[in-house]
Amino acid sequence: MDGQSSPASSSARSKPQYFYSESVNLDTERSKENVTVTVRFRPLSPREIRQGEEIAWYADGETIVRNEHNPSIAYAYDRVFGPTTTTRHVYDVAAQHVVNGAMEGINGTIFAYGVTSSGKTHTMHGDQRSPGIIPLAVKDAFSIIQETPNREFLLRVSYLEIYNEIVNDLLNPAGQNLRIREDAQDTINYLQLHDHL
Ligand SMILES: Nc1ncnc2c1ncn2[C@@H]1O[C@H](COP(=O)(O)OP(=O)(O)OP(=O)(O)O)[C@@H](O)[C@H]1O
Repeated sequence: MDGQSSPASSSARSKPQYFYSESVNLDTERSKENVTVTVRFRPLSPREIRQGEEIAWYADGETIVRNEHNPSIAYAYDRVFGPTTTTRHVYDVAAQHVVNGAMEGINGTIFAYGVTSSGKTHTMHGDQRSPGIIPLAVKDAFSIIQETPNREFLLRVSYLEIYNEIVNDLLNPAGQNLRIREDAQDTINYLQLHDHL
């Protein structure tokens, strides 16, 4: 996720996932990828409009981010959502299949990345009017459990904050500054927070 003033691809630190080229069939290439990168633009806030901020990057179609001032500078992603897209739509297109996969036993991660105020909380948490990816995923997980009475499910939930390299458990006030260790028994080496388990 990212704000329109600073798409992930424009930062000097994070290289673009794919540089757009008319001659390459990116759809075919991307379908083989296990990791997909999606960009969501948020609209300018009223304060940004008052301050005369301008949009520097925009969504050109469903996969391209293009520079407003120099349209020949463009980056391609797996999916790009413009500022009028709803969180529900972002979820349906970019996240729901990960939830469905997880319910079938395929590990998956959905995470939001972006500069401050780019819309991570809005997208992941949301509010009553526009629930985010997390509540939508939990709702789907419970629906799938309900629709599959012949299988037993174990659902575990952690809610963690990583801030300035410090990991805190948001569900357990005692679980602050947790250490992260690798679980050697897990073949895919997932990171587990042992301190509170
Ligand atoms: N798609 C959107 N449509 C409308 N408003 C949005 C959208 N995305 C974000 N906003 C608004 O922009 C502001 C900043 O968004 P948000 O708090 O989600 O950013 P953040 O990335 O979580 O920031 P931080 O890293 O500082 O916590 C909020 O007021 C939020 O309501």
